[in-house]
Amino acid sequence: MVRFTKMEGLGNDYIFIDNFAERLPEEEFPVLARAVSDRHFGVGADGLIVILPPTEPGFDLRFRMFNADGSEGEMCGNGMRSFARLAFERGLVRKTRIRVQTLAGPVVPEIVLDEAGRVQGVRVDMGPPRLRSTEIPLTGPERGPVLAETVEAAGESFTFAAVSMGNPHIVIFTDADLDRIDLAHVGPALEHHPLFPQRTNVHFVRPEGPGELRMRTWERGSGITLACGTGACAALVAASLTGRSGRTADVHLPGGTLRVEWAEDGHVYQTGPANEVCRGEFTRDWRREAAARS
Ligand SMILES: N[C@H](CCC[C@H](N)C(=O)O)C(=O)O
Repeated sequence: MVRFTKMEGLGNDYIFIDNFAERLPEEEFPVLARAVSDRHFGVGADGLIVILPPTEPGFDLRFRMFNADGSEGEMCGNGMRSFARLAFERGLVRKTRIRVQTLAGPVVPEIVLDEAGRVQGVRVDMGPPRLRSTEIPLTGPERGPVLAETVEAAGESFTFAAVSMGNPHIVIFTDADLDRIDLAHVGPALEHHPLFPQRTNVHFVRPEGPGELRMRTWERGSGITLACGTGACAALVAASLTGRSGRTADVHLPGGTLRVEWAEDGHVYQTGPANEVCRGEFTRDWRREAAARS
């Protein structure tokens, strides 16, 4: 039995495990992520996020995130807002500015409280974007920033910008109606394209003014999601570098709107909601079932 809390940020929903309490061996997380994320045979979510003690000095907590297919993502922007709110409200930290150790490097969420001391939202310092081809990563000669490269996939040609927020993103700008894009078809073809040796998250973005972007996402390892925080940060950076937006924008995703700014300190900040959905106990015999499948 594993105790969990389900949280969502702009409809990007994750199952959270407090590993201070559950003390699960870390090698079990990919199998558990697949089991709990399944929307019919599990709890249902875009993935699993684990709250852990840091392994390096100077951090309050460590963050690990696993997609619905069990693959590990280096960072998760919507998930980090939920992570911070949960850690604060459960007393795992007693401050509103939290230094978190992640595979993408240090990330610093700040809880925003209202005058009654209730959590209004979370503003996250996501660190700097990475723009060299080797940092995304992309195959081929070291180059960058990659702002308008073309790739053939699903019988079509796509021109993309590539930005890493510690995890890989391609941003495809379009004036088309985003709802008419066959994401379920083109998404996986791009995610698994050999140009992306670590696969990639895929975003179609329609600029709607100097401070307005609209986007839809196919996530590496999770498929279509209602929002992608790191993706929204990547989209803002790409839009700013290509003159399609300023350095601050409201990014409109199917699950809601995220405020993103690429500040003068070179870091990207995203601000938005994070909400608890439910708490429960995962009682399925997931270890035996996984062993039987292998
Ligand atoms: N939903 C997450 C992104 C997860 C990215 C993950 N799919 C990956 O493998 O990088 C976010 O809000 O940033």
